[in-house]
Amino acid sequence: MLSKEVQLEVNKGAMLPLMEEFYTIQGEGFHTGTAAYFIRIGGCDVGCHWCDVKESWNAELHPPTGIEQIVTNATKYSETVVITGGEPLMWDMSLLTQKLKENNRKVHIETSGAYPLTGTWDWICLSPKKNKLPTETVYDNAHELKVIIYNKHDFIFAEEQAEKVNPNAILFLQPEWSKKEEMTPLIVDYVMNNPKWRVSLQTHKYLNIP
Ligand SMILES: C[S@@+](CC[C@H](N)C(=O)[O-])C[C@H]1O[C@@H](n2cnc3c(N)ncnc32)[C@H](O)[C@@H]1O
Ligand SMILES: Nc1nc2[nH]cc(C(=O)O)c2c(=O)[nH]1
Ligand code: SF4
Ligand SMILES: [Mg+2]
Repeated sequence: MLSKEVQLEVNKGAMLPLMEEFYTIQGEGFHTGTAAYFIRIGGCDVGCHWCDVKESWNAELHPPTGIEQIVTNATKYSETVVITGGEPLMWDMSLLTQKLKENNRKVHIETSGAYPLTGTWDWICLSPKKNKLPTETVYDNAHELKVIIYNKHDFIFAEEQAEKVNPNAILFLQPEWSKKEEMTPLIVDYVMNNPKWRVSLQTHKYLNIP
């Protein structure tokens, strides 16, 4: 149990359950191959059975950390900061992103969109999930749509999501890691037949970096 004071700070987004931070190369999506400092915030209730960071789900396992400390660490490393999780939009992202912008960072988010959008973002990567569909605010503001392909039905889901996202969003299909041998060839064919889509791979996993 958090003390009342800490809980109040978390509620307003002045403290956040920090799981890990690391400087690496963005492995996925539009900004693949570019250096970025990742901040992983704990807590997610979406429950994707193939999630590659299940350790993030229980927010209580990750210590509430002041955003000043998070920003101080981040600004030592990189012009670009990626906020991920867990599901970062479970928390109020306004103060954290405001502070990062005051420090002249480019601020990106990786989100399922399952909660309403908070914060000021230079880039929003929406990766929608069937279990808990995105909110309108995230569909309307996403810069990229990155749909995970675990089975053939996911191509239908991807087209449904492309209908809902704003028309400027760049569209990506990314194989679920454990099914990549089976799904990557299907994605390649799909993109050649439907060139509004692009392929996204989890390149950091091939590079053996975080
Ligand atoms: C771990 S999630 C955290 C951010 C947010 N909860 C979300 O799902 O967008 C970061 C990205 O990894 C993707 N991802 C998670 N597990 C994956 C897996 N096994 N294979 C491929 N992509 C995966 C998610 O879809 C998302 O785009
Ligand atoms: N290198 C690297 N790129 C990533 N892009 C999105 C990631 C995430 O987990 O949100 C991720 C990650 O965990 N590592
Ligand atoms: S929404 Fe993101 S963090 Fe949550 S279970 Fe799904 S992939 Fe994992
Ligand atoms: Mg990851």
